[in-house]
Amino acid sequence: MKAALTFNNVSYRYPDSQEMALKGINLTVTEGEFVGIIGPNAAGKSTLCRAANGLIPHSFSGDLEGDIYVNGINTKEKKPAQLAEYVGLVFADPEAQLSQMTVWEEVAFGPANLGIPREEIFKRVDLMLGLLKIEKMRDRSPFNLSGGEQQKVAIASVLAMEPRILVLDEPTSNLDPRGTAEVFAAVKELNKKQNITVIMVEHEVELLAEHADRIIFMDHGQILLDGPPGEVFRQVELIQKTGMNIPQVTEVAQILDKEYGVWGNKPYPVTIEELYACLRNN
Ligand SMILES: Nc1ncnc2c1ncn2[C@@H]1O[C@H](COP(=O)(O)OP(=O)(O)OP(=O)(O)O)[C@@H](O)[C@H]1O
Repeated sequence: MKAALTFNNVSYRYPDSQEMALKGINLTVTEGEFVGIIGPNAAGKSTLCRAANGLIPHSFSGDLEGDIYVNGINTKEKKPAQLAEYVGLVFADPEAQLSQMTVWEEVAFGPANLGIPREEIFKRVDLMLGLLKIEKMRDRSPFNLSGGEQQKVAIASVLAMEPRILVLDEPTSNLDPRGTAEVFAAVKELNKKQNITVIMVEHEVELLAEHADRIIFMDHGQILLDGPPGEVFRQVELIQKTGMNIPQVTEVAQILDKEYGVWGNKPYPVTIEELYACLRNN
């Protein structure tokens, strides 16, 4: 399977910083994967996102070692504006990403900057508004929308540049449960129906466990765990030691496992459906 994003032994230190923010990161994300990234504060999650779309090293100086490839292109060789055709980055604060008068203009802004012909821009904007289910808001000001709607506009704007990789850095941290559910549903659909590779930093572990194919757990600039949710969340002690939560279902599974040895070496369930299925078969 084709690699969408590769980190080859990547270490990075911000300018004027003593600490390395990333230490020896080796990572390959395959096309079409949905990867969730978790970890405590200062683990290096946002830094990893910035390195994935070329902001590091192009907009942040500092010391970068190793190489990052997006769609086979070394990020050192292209500016973030050019890399935006391959990888899109969405941040936590939806309002800070918006600048235009209407939702339509917001989504058209990126491709217009890339010099895409007018007809093609019209086609892309329609497609993206449809994909994110925000067609009805096309003439509204993006600043008068709910947080969840704004975040969907931000995602549509990034996708209008047709990247095959979407990196989201805590996209739901300013949203209420409904906005969070909307963003997760939209991202999941893009991943499953359009085969867009998703890398999502997220503290909502329950939702991440349910949607992601693979979870990466980072701490102190390193990847400590990397695997399917049921395997990564099995490492309850390691994750909880850093102050992080694991899905509640997984905590129940751990208690049952200690009492009755239900799971042996098998991955723990991470959703209620998985827990129910396991219990019914035992
Ligand atoms: N612009 C910057 N300049 C200098 N140091 C920075 C900068 N941004 C982050 N750092 C440092 O790099 C390390 C990793 O930070 P990063 O923001 O990547 O962590 P994070 O896992 O995203 O944390 P959080 O969950 O708190 O957002 C931290 O020690 C942080 O202080």
